[in-house]
Amino acid sequence: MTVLRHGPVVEAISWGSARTLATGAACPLKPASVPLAEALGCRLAAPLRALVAVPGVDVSAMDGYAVAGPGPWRVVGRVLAGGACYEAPLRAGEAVEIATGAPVPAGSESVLPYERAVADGAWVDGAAEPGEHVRRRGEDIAEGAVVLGAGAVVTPVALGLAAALGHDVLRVRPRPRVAVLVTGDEVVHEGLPAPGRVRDAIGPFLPGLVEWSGGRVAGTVHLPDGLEALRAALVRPPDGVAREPRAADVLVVCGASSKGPADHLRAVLDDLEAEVLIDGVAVRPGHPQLLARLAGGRLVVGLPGNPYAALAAALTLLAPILRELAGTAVGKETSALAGAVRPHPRDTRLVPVRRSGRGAVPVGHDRPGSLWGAALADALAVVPPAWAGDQVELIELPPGG
Ligand SMILES: Nc1nc2c(c(=O)[nH]1)N[C@H]1C(S)=C(S)[C@@H](COP(=O)(O)OP(=O)(O)OC[C@H]3O[C@@H](n4cnc5c(N)ncnc54)[C@H](O)[C@@H]3O)O[C@H]1N2
Ligand code: MOO
Repeated sequence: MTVLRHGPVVEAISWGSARTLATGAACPLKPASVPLAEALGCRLAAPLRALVAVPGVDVSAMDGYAVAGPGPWRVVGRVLAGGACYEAPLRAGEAVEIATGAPVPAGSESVLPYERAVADGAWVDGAAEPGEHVRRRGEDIAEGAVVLGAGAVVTPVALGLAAALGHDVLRVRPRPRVAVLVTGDEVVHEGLPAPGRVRDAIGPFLPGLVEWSGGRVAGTVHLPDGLEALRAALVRPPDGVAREPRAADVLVVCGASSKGPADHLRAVLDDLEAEVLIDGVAVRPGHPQLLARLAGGRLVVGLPGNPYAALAAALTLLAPILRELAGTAVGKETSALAGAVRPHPRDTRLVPVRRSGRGAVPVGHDRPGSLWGAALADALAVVPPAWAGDQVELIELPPGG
């Protein structure tokens, strides 16, 4: 519950200024070498080079016979993929039975596929074109070649390529780590909500949103209302969230951002002598959002407790911060609005929409306490104060939203 408490009136900054300030508050993280699986979605901090040639040696492109000279050929050996190589050079009139991908013996001129081979005991014959079906060393990728430049995003395919080229770790801008603190005595984490008991709807959407913005949730803890618990968690995020020094680059506090007796975030930040960069944004929903920097440099993002307001705030402050830290900034998208929207006289409105050929269609169901509209939508339309134009900015929602 939030009750009115009198205090100095702080002017909320505009939505656009809040985004600019949030982006400016984050410095891209230093490059790090991370295991392949952790590099997915990161940006390469150095060019990706081929540590080996592809293929590494001359190999067969077909199952059949590696042959030298004109046929018929006497079959002198057998090389299976992964099996021992045929070490002796192949002489004219000789053949080695060979599997696709297996190294061809030195002296091989071509590979005769099984389909074109006529085998007779120790002999084989058929029409083999010189050079056919042999993949020469470095034919696909030369050793040392730059295959992806610095700054390229590590896609699933890039991971496969990196593995093929012998990499176990990649030099990337690492994913910023986020520790989530969900506050509220009334907030429960399983089962049915009940009078005075509300299911946490923010903790479950943050990992996907954070991942999609280039970060990773290092851990989520649930805190009771109370100044001390919040203070302790901000000073030293609880075990499981932050054991290593760089375990959390950003702390996200859910709830506790408004003006009620249980809303301690400001008091705790004051107490910790944090630098409050943003205290309230002129946006609906999501007005009571907050950005601060702790003495050690960690950023704290305060999200309102109402779930749709929290989503709006996460997309306003958290997502741009994570993109900046990870170096994965995205371009601006604009669209016409295909439906009536009532602008607010002073605040920006974030309206859930679905993109269509006609423009962005408002989907409704956009009350601050409900994620229904946002779950139907694929973007939020940014409707400026007193807007009367045609085009609006769209901020994308994580796919599947
Ligand atoms: N006097 C004022 N009261 C309020 C103001 C204001 O400016 N002055 N702003 C209102 C707005 S706008 C919002 S949004 C909320 C934000 O409040 P808090 O961030 O302090 O959050 P709570 O008061 O704890 O909770 C608000 C609401 O959300 C529910 N909640 C909290 N956490 C969760 C969660 N993890 N998952 C789902 N729902 C959650 C909570 O039960 C309350 O119903 O303040 C207004 N009041
Ligand atoms: O931040 Mo609040 O109720 O505007 O949604």
